[in-house]
Amino acid sequence: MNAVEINNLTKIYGTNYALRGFNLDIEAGKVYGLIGPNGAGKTTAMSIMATLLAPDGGAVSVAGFDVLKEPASVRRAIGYMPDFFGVYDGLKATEYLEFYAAAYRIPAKQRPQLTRDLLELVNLSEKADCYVDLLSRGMKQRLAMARCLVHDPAVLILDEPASGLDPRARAEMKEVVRQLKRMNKTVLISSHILPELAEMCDNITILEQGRLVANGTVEEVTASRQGVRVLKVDVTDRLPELLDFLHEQPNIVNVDGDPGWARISFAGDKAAQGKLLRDIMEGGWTVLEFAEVKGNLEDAFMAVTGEVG
Ligand SMILES: Nc1ncnc2c1ncn2[C@@H]1O[C@H](COP(=O)(O)OP(=O)(O)OP(=O)(O)O)[C@@H](O)[C@H]1O
Repeated sequence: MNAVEINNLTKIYGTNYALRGFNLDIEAGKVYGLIGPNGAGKTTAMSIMATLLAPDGGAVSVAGFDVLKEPASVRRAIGYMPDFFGVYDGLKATEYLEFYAAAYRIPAKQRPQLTRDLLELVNLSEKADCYVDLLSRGMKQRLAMARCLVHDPAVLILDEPASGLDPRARAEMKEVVRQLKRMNKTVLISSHILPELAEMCDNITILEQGRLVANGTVEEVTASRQGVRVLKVDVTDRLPELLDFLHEQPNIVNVDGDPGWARISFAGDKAAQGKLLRDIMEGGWTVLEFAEVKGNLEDAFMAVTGEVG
């Protein structure tokens, strides 16, 4: 069964298409990663799923309920964590969760135990009496996840829950997501931190300019590069000129520069690859390394998104 079904979803701001015919089915009980560059439409898609924004075309159902026709049922079925955390002056962690439990009409006598369970789930039991505004960013993010769970929703929609977190806080966040999966929740999680998503997601969806450009397991998305290989070129000097030169060459899907070396998404065959190396050397660059980079999710992302537009 699909927990979420998105069909031909379109959202237009003025003349700008934030989503243009986006399709995605999310299987119940799975963790889905939604990846895309800034402005791809991730937040827009998640806001529509959360019934906070109306689509301009297409249909979305969550837990079998239509977001336009049955928004109250959708809201009961989802926990939505936006990409910002509000200000809660003078509220302790426990009070914060009890407040939301009351908002969801959880009976008063059940709230203390529920709050304790949720704080334990997100590993914040020790912070129960701390003021929310004094918690670290990572702790606030985990508290926000606990808040999403007060009404025991089947589907969690988490918009960039790991943004701005240090590696340790990200690891703790990942552990909470794993725990949600063990609880058989369906999770949709957006992020720019690609390798991290690869570890915790059953499925990766890449969104670019409001369209789905890749969807499947990490392996499938990596393989869907359709003959696009990632090459690393390390040169002694004149890297900016090399990047300009590469942009002009055939079979180049995308070029990306790091200090000292270039990364190329290359669609040509081995002979074309050999010619490219020769042309670089004939252009006067001293090449220290010219090699294919083993595919990973980040490379797939660079290659796939480079093909659009
Ligand atoms: N309220 C709005 N009014 C006008 N344009 C908007 C509005 N919200 C989003 N957009 C535009 O819609 C497009 C998609 O934005 P969205 O925030 O959904 O992308 P995103 O993938 O979440 O980006 P980011 O990773 O930067 O958060 C962008 O071009 C953005 O400028």
